[in-house]
Amino acid sequence: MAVYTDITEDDLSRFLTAYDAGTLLSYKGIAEGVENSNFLLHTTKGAFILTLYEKRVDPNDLPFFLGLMHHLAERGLSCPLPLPRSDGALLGELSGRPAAMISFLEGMWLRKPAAKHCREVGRALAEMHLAGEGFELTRANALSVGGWRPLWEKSADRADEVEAGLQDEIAGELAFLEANWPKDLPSGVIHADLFQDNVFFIGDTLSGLIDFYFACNDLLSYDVSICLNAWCFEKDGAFNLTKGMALLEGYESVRPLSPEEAVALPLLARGSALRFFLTRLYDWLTTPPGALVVKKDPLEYLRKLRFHRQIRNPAEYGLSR
Ligand SMILES: Nc1ncnc2c1ncn2[C@@H]1O[C@H](COP(=O)(O)OP(=O)(O)O)[C@@H](O)[C@H]1O
Ligand SMILES: N[C@@H](CCOP(=O)(O)O)C(=O)O
Repeated sequence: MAVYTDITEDDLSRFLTAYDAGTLLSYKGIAEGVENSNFLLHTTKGAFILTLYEKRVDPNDLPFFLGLMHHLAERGLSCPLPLPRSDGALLGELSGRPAAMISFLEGMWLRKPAAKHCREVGRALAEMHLAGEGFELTRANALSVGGWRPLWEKSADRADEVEAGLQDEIAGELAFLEANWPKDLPSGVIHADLFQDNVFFIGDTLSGLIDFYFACNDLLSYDVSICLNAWCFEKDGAFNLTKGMALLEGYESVRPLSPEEAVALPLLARGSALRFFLTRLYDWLTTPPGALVVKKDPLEYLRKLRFHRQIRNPAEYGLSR
């Protein structure tokens, strides 16, 4: 249950008067999600999502996130649309937090995706990358290689509580990635968090992408590596080559990877595994007992990081050439 900030019915009804969203019939906190407080609203005009933005979202970034969703939807991508307030603003305040009303997207996320779903995700990711061209705002990726050391330093002293030897292993990994991180690859607007719970399907048809709150400008192939990690490993930790092949084929059916991007994939996948390991490790060590959030296992991403260390050729991910 990711609800960090609760809301009262009176405050919510007052908040809704600034929108053309009808009057409140019911509302409830949404169990899923990690970063923000999300509520499902039913009003006389339908269903909506209310998001209260929490600690990891900088309010100054919200115009980028909300504007990007509008930009992508205008270019045909199926993603939520922020509702404008009567004064045209997309952002309000509720219970002391920045808050936005978002259109409700039909569909559900897949707990056990198959290769065919990975193919659709690859295609949708590439379509998002192309649709992001021309978006006038920019946002640096606070969680790319330049952000990993400050994040690591918040947890390093306690890392060995999670697994013995972790402090030395991650310090070495971080130094290697900082020294070898690719620079001159194609970049653009990336989602940066396209995990299974952020992609909706209706049956076997992909119905939309949500949760653009890590979106930023970075290497497009880095976003591909995030999806390889999020979609192509089985629960036992094994990499599923069939899923990798499908995801990459789906992506390349819309936007082929350059030879340089293909060669960089193992390094990018190590980096994106480290990124999610670091945020999960921090949350694992600092989320107070009883917090209404599901903590995600950092060791899942440590295992993925170790897997990518021994990859020498992108063909081992199923990339065909
Ligand atoms: N536009 C939407 N339409 C339908 N459900 C949504 C929408 N946005 C969020 N949700 C629901 O809320 C959950 C948490 O949203 P998400 O954006 O992933 O959380 P966070 O803001 O913490 O990143 C999602 O898993 C989904 O169930
Ligand atoms: N996807 C990240 C956590 C962020 O979750 P979100 O629900 O806020 O998008 C992970 O799995 O570590």
